Amino acid sequence: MPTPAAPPLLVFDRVGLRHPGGRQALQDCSLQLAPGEFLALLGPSGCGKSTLLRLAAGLIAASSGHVQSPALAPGREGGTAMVFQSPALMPWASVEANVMLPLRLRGRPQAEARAAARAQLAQVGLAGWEAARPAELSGGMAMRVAIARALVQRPRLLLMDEPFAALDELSRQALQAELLAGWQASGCAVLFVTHNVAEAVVLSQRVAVMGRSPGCIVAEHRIDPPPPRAADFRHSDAAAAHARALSAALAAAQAAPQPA
Ligand SMILES: Nc1ncnc2c1ncn2[C@@H]1O[C@H](COP(=O)(O)OP(=O)(O)OP(=O)(O)O)[C@@H](O)[C@H]1O
Repeated sequence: MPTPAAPPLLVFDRVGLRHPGGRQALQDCSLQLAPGEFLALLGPSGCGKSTLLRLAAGLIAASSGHVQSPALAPGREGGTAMVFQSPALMPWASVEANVMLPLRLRGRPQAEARAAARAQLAQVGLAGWEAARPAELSGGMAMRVAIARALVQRPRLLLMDEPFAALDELSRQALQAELLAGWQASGCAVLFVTHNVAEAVVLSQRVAVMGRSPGCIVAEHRIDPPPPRAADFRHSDAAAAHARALSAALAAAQAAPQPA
């Protein structure tokens, strides 16, 4: 007998969002994220990607429709962690103290939090940098610390808002590979916002394309083969074909008539 599919981790059901005193940012936005899935959210500037992420995090409430994440309810093991475009580290604290922070805020004992932070820093290639201050780090290293601070929480859902947008291409590619390794080791679901078609192809299992405005999901695209993929997948014919299909979907979303 086939195994029934696991219930989704996160559901957007015809979600609308009007910012207070502002315009309608999202309308009839429907999307589901499965446990452990890596989903990229791709769309033109201003289409509402960050707004959708803030709704997923529970930082703002929908004006219409529903955002549901029963498995992430307070009190359940493993919640939501978020990584922004800026690493947002505490400049006065060591790398280790930055990564320990979410565990200490939850009351985990100092020694336990330190051990978890050290293990997570080693996983992102920063063993030996525990005592450094953020000002001593490159942009890529600072982002690794931010990712370690998110993954150390053992989240079931990791929300990422263009985390690699400010990095040079080589650093970006290295961080992408490390994120994929961290995702596969942790088993968390990732909702990853990006403008970058190639990044969406390399990282994700599925891409949701957003149109504007107001923003909504206009296309969904599965990226085959499923992970883990060969190290040179980004240069493969399959990746190029996915990138062409996504670029066409983005262009169609941009060209769609805008409501008055
Ligand atoms: N707090 C706010 N108050 C009023 N309007 C807002 C607020 N935040 C976002 N908006 C508006 O909502 C729309 C969607 O913004 P959002 O930042 O979600 O888009 P985005 O797709 O993430 O953009 P970008 O790719 O440029 O970061 C935009 O028109 C923006 O100006």
